[in-house]
Amino acid sequence: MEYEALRERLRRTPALAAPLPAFDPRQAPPEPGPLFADWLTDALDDAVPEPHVMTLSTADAAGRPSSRVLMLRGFELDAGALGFVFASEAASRKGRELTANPHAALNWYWPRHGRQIRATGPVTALDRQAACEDFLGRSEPSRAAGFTGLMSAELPDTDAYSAYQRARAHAREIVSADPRAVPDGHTVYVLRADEAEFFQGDSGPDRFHRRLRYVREGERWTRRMLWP
Ligand SMILES: Cc1cc2nc3c(=O)[nH]c(=O)nc-3n(C[C@H](O)[C@H](O)[C@H](O)COP(=O)(O)O)c2cc1C
Repeated sequence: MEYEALRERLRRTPALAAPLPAFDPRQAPPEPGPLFADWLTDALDDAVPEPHVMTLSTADAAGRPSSRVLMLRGFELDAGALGFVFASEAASRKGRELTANPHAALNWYWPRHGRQIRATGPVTALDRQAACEDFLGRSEPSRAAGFTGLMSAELPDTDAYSAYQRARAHAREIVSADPRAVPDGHTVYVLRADEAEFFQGDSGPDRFHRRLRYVREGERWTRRMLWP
């Protein structure tokens, strides 16, 4: 009972409430890349908060899933392909899961536009040169963060905070002694979509949401609307 007021607030919190853009799937491009680029441009133009933050879902060898948010670092739209680039530590939970099961899903939700995009596909780790370019393009504090501890490993039970501070101080020394230093596990990944879906919410009384799914078959994309 103690949380009833909070549950009530939860039930009353609206979603897809704002005036939302129109989207006619019949006018959508034959491939998903240009539509992703259009929607991302709209999000940046309209100052949708952090549109480059996306949820990455991976699964371990037994199929048990896990999710976390990451930055979209770039995208590939060559020859009809649609690839999403992100960077992380290979020894992290997601890195280990991607080694065991190199298939993943990405998801974006841009509330101001009532838009959701999801993509699934195989994930490839790029070469060391890509990792170095990505890491060395970061600010010094961000590089020091990359050398602090080992992502997803447990901190010691006692004194966790000071262990963290010591590790950060050591990381700062590494980065200032060698500005070209790159952690061994820093890795750039690309998820090359074999499926991409675009959801446009409708805030009108009919809630006439639209879903358009693209599926890649060989070199071609097919697209179909889905019931919302
Ligand atoms: C806004 C935001 C952006 C993030 N961007 C990244 C990122 O680009 N790469 C990354 O490895 N972790 C990023 N993180 C941290 C991850 O969400 C996650 O905590 C970390 O990668 C460990 O995940 P794992 O244990 O599932 O491997 C970000 C977190 C937030 C809140």
